[in-house]
Amino acid sequence: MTTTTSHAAILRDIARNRKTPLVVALAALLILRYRSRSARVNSVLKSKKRLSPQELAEASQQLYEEEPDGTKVLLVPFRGQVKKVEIKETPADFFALDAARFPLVPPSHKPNVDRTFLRQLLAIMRITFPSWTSKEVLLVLLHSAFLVLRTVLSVGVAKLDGRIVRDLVTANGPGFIRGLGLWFLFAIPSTYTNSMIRHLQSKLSLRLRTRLTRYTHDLYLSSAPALRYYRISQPGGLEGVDQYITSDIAAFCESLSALYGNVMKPTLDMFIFTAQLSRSLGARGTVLLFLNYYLTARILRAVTPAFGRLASVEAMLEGEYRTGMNRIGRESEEVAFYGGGARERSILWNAYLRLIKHVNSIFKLRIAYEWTEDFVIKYLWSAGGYGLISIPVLFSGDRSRSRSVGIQHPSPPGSGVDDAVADRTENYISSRRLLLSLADAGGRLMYAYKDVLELAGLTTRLYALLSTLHSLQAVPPFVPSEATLALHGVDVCVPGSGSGSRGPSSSSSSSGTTLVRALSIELHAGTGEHLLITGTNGVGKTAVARVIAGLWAAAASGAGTGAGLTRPERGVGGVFVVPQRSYMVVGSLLDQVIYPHSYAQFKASGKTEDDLMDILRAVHLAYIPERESGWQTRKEWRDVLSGGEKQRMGMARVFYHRPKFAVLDECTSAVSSDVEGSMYEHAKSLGITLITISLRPSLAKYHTHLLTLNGDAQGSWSCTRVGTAEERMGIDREIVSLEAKLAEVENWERRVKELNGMLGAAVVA
Ligand SMILES: Nc1ncnc2c1ncn2[C@@H]1O[C@H](COP(=O)(O)OP(=O)(O)OP(=O)(O)O)[C@@H](O)[C@H]1O
Repeated sequence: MTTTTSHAAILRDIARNRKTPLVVALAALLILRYRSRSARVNSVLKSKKRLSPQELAEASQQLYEEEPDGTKVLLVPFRGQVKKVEIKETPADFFALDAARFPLVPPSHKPNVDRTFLRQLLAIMRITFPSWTSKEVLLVLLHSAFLVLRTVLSVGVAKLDGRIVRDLVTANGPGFIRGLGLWFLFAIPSTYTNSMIRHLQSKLSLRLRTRLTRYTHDLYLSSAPALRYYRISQPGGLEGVDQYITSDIAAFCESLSALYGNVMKPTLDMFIFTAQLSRSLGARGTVLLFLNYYLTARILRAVTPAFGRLASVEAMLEGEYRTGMNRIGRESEEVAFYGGGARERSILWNAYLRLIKHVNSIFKLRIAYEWTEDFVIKYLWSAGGYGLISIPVLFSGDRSRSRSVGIQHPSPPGSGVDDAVADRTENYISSRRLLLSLADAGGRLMYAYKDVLELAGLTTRLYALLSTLHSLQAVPPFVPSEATLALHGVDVCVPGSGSGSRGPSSSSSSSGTTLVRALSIELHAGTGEHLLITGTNGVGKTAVARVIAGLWAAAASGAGTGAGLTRPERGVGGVFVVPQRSYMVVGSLLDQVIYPHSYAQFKASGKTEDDLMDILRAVHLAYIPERESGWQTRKEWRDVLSGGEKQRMGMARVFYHRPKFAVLDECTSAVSSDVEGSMYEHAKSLGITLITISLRPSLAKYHTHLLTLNGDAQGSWSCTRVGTAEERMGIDREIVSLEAKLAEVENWERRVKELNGMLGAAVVA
């Protein structure tokens, strides 16, 4: 009877004080809804037919579909099917408005838990939680509901524990069996709650990562004029951006989502367990408990190392090591030709050792910290707990009662002493369990402080990436023109790191070395004008191409008005630049020709594979599709194609896009002269105006103007007319005939000698 009442009392108590049924019902509803939804998703996935490898390859090639409103639907192959992910275009002014939230922080700032950290975290959290109704907020709420539920269940379990031991002490068999039944009943929601908490935490971390990654990608891969992916790698920018965008974002999101659980759950536990305990401990005990918390916090704070800075340095060293590894992968052939394996190994080993030494030093610092933490929280707190529990027992004034603590022999029911012992035992077991849970919660909360410090380190790194990206300034705009490309009084300068700013914002300033001064050229599309830029190595030829492409600023020379760059837009029908180093994109053979177009844009352009074949014929690569088993073949083209083939592919792109102006930066240096000549002739026949950068004088015949950069301290230059096509051809013919005549010189000299010999013989005779 007593036991039945006590079980009912537990449930009543829990129900009255904690609204458990409400919470349990709510949680059950959420669980059921979640389970039925995942079951529905699974059944839909199973019911959908798996696509054939051919169809999947088609989807990989297609990449995305474009909706009429500009929204892109990404086609992601997943488990034998194609999942559609809608990507809304980021509004043009979005990042401009967001930049105000990311002012640059001085590089001297050390990560710590302070106002700067809070401000940075808040700025980043506005990206990860864009609105109160976003899915991320709902996930946090669901996560919180399960955290509360777990605490409520823990209190229930602690009380039940006490009741079960009480039944044992009083030898109450039926009550003990009922208690065990309830114990298993509690086990079901408790274990489920634990796994749900872990699941929701991982899910939240993944969603935060997706938000941040999408934001960073949009910002980083911004098109002209921002070109942040280019500017950030310039002097004064950030090194190892790949580490920031891949590892650091993932680590930050994991840390943030874990921290929420690690702080929220123990805090809640501390409140609820303290409230529960204070009932049996009384006012004096509760005050002592809080004193204990305060002292613990002070001790641990004193022994906590600067985990934030350590985490930030670790991420940086990790990035350096990763960049080194990437470099070997990217340039393995060059290293292999030089036989530089041993040298590269020592460079990499150096980077790795620096990382490992740092991680080791963190481990060492952790030993002292964790030792103190374990000692204080596990042993000191437990000893304190015993002391607190003993206060009401030992100092209640009733010594006879206190001596009777322990397992007693069963007494006749209704015996007052037996009931008192059972009560004390129950109280002791419940309180002890609560105290252990409290020690555990305290430990986790103290440990969470270390996590906060580490989060501060990761926040500093992520904030550095975002604020640097936001601070990069685009070059001043050019004057748009349909058919003219001109530079008027432009100084071509190497971007220096401007004063007062950490980012390479000085792309727009002329604080660096001036390579060419007051450069003026003007070309008109469709008039047959073509420019050859020449000069010795390092004189600034590519720099001129960078200015034309909008990578470097077209700084006005002096105070001249009207100075600057005039040109059409980049791309189809505008300006197209083929760089010195060949670039092969990841994807199919077809993707190599149409780059930077996507497959969808290729389809929309109305061109066909036959057209592409004609283009490959023009660059003497017609054999490639057959050799590589078709247009859809996907390979590491950088390694498959030879240097000359890669350069011809660059020219194929020019013929595919048919720009008005093509800037060709030594992009045919590895191509044989005959093929080079035919490609130039083909480009001209398509009406493309050529701006060629080359050291080969033989290319002069395809151009009308010659710009020579002198490479002197004054940055002087000269531009001369090469002559009309007929004149140039005439000169060419003359050169050929003179060369042929020169080749005959030896024969003539021999003949002269023969004749002299014959004459000499005749005279003697
Ligand atoms: N980002 C940079 N930072 C500092 N200096 C740079 C940068 N880019 C180029 N330079 C310097 O500017 C000068 C001109 O470079 P550019 O690439 O234009 O030479 P180039 O005339 O094309 O030479 P080459 O014929 O060898 O290709 C070089 O001395 C180079 O070192």
